[in-house]
Amino acid sequence: MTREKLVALIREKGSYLCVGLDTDPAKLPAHLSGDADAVFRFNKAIIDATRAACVSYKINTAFYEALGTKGWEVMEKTVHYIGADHFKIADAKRGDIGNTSTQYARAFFEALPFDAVTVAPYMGEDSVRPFLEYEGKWAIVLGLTSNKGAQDFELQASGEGLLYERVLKTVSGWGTDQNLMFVVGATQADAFIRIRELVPGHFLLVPGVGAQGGSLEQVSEKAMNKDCGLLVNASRAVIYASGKEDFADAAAAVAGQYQAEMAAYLQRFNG
Ligand SMILES: O=c1ccn([C@@H]2O[C@H](COP(=O)(O)O)[C@@H](O)[C@H]2O)c(=O)[nH]1
Repeated sequence: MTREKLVALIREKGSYLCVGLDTDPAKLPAHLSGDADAVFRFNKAIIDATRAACVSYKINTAFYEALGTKGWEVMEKTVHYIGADHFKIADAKRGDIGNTSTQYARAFFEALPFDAVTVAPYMGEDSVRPFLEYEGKWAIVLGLTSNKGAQDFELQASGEGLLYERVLKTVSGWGTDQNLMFVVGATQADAFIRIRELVPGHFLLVPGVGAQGGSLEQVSEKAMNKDCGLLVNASRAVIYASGKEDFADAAAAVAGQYQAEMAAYLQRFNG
């Protein structure tokens, strides 16, 4: 999906919500049996219930890889079921020597119809570049993550600044704001102003609202740019809004609430 189409979707829906399909068979409502087919039935119901409120879905591949071959099949069925009108992210955190990253890019962009893959930048330019070579596809590179461990490396001094600042500066030179985004955790609100100084035009994928406690308002106020420039992810807060038979209605209600807040922030912070 091109940036132009993504921005148009955000404007049309008044939403920059990305629903995370981190589906764990152990957390399914009791009336769905906990096998891989049940995971697909659950995903389908969540997608049907939330598609009007969001512009994107993020599939964290770990939850599917953990189920073996069947899990990969469910992921494939799920990404096809989402369809062309949502921005589809494989949260796979890949990246390897160029020859191997090329195969990862083929896996997610050719064998599967994802629009974007999350990529770890630790191995440098040749590990990221293969994900940037597809028209209308995106690499979403880890910048400043939402977890406590961000302190271990990302927030440590490196040269004149912090390591994550160096990553944003360097990696932004490898692609453009049409094929490269960055992951920045909603829990890192203090860093958003600095991040926008470094990458004013890029989209940011922002996980960490909902279950991790990040503030949607703070993220929106500090990091929205003229094209919105944000995809804010919520996984558990939406998909497990109810653990009972009404799980899809409950997910629709939470997603709708996020959409309403986002529509207001688009007015307030983005004109
Ligand atoms: O810095 C990061 C990078 C990725 N994630 C992923 O986003 C979702 C968040 O799930 P919630 O249930 O909304 O907390 C999950 O897939 C993480 O692996 C992140 O949280 N932080």
